[in-house]
Amino acid sequence: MKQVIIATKNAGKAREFQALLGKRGVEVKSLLDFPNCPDVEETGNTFAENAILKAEAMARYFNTTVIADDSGLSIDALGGRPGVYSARYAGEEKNDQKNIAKVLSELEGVPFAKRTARFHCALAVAAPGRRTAVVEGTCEGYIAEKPQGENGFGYDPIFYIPQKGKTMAQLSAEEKNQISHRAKALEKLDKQWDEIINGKE
Ligand SMILES: O=P(O)(O)OP(=O)(O)OP(=O)(O)OC[C@H]1O[C@@H](n2cnc3c(O)ncnc32)[C@H](O)[C@@H]1O
Ligand SMILES: [Mg+2]
Repeated sequence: MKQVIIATKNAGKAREFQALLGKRGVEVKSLLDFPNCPDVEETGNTFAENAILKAEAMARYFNTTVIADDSGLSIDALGGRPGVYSARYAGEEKNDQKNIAKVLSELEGVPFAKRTARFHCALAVAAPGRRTAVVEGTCEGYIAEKPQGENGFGYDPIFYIPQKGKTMAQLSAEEKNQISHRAKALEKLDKQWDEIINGKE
């Protein structure tokens, strides 16, 4: 089976890539399969910059094609925060519960209609000796008043999708993978897929 490395240490993301790329006949390895690989500092100002940093560092490390995902939540009433700081919004430990609690407390008293937000995903494809490609995808919704649902990861329990009448964490994995920012970004790589895999050796 064709194989690709996704430069993430986030188990939730890795699971989604396994499902999304499995459908396309591609087997996914994540950095969780390589416990000794170095950490890459996310010093960029945009999702795209951070995705490029992670993908290029890992393409050099593995000397092969690597895809990285930098993603997060932008909330209009908070001027776009947590944005690129989504993972460490409540501190360096990257605690999903604390991040959610911080967002909910900052939005206290903000009415539903003004709680608009979007998930954003930037994917960078890097390979030794090739120009790095970037694609992006978004998913629109509202920040709920309280967490609901057990599926997904990160901010999913507070991300309400009006068309579904549910939070992202109340959707099944298959339902999330039809509408998510990650799915939308990946669709944009579909025309390049053969090239991505074949540029791998
Ligand atoms: O950098 P890697 O190793 O990939 O893992 P990470 O968890 O640090 O990932 P990011 O730097 O991209 O930060 C993404 C943040 O946004 C959140 N996030 C990203 N995609 C999400 C999704 O589909 N659902 C809910 N939260 C998401 C996630 O929980 C993190 O807090
Ligand atoms: Mg990260």
